[in-house]
Amino acid sequence: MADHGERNAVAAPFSSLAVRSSTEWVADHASHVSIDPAGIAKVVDGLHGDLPAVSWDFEGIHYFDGGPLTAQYLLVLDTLNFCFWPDGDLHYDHLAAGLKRALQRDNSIFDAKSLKSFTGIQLRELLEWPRPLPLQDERARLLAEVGTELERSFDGQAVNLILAARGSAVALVELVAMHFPGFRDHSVYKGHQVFLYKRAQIFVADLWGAFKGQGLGAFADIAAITMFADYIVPAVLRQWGILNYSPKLARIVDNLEELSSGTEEEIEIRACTIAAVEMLREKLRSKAGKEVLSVQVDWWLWSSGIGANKNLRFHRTRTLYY
Ligand SMILES: Nc1nc2c(c(CN[C@H]3C=C[C@H](O)[C@@H]3O)cn2[C@@H]2O[C@H](COP(=O)(O)O)[C@@H](O)[C@H]2O)c(=O)[nH]1
Repeated sequence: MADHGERNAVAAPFSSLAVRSSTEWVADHASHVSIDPAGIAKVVDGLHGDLPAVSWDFEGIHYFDGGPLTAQYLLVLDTLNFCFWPDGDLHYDHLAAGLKRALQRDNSIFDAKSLKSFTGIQLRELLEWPRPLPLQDERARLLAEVGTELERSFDGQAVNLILAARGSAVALVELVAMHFPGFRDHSVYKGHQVFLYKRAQIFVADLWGAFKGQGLGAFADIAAITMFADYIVPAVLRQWGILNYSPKLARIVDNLEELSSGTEEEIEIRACTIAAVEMLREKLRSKAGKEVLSVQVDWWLWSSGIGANKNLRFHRTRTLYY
């Protein structure tokens, strides 16, 4: 693994640095989604004092024991952290809490060799979900991919993957994207490759949040991580007047119609969300006169979206990336 101190000028192949530049390019060429700087200014002006601090595990739903098993849990969690919406009752907290209960029942359940043999039905039973999970068999396939590669390259342990990044968030995103194809969240937009890397980046942020920036969560370059392009935050930004959709796209989203993965509209929603949050972060930083992390802005926006916000209209894409 090249020493990242010698990183060449061009972003490394899987670099999360390419997330910012490639999503900015989309925002500059978008035709279905636009970012409203006046909307950003209004939100920033409406904030009195610091950004509301959202603690990582504010709902107390995650497994945490301060050691390698927590790293294994978080890698499994973020391998499965996508596409809950087809089942209106299923949400992220069911996944986080379900995996925690399973680990408390059997602390070897997420060993690499057991990850390799999960079936979709076994995953559903493990989470005690009353019906098939959305994309259930894909979820099992992704677990097998992680188990196989952990065994082949990291002696079966997520902690070895994390240690290989030597305290760099960017290096860990690159390692995750390099070793696990299911995390390689990218698209081709008007002939340009666009990197979103939602689950690879949220894995780093979850480590940083769970371990409070210490030990396995210590990342000197955590500021390099962008927000996580999911389906809740875009809807919050649109509700707050920061993102605007074309009439055609607005009709699709407001009528709860599905939007296919890889369409210009889907890529523009995700890329403009990342670009808008970077602009919002910049405004917050200059107003506060101190560093503001995209991760912190993300958790604030996301927790604002999942609350009692029942009229939140998010886009519906059937995908394993977010
Ligand atoms: N941008 C962003 N997206 C996030 C999260 C999280 C959870 N993060 C934990 C870490 C810190 C927080 O305090 C949380 O405890 C899940 N998601 C995404 O949302 C969607 C699920 O929505 P719903 O169906 O309503 O549960 C789905 O795409 C899921 O991948 C986040 O933080 N940021």
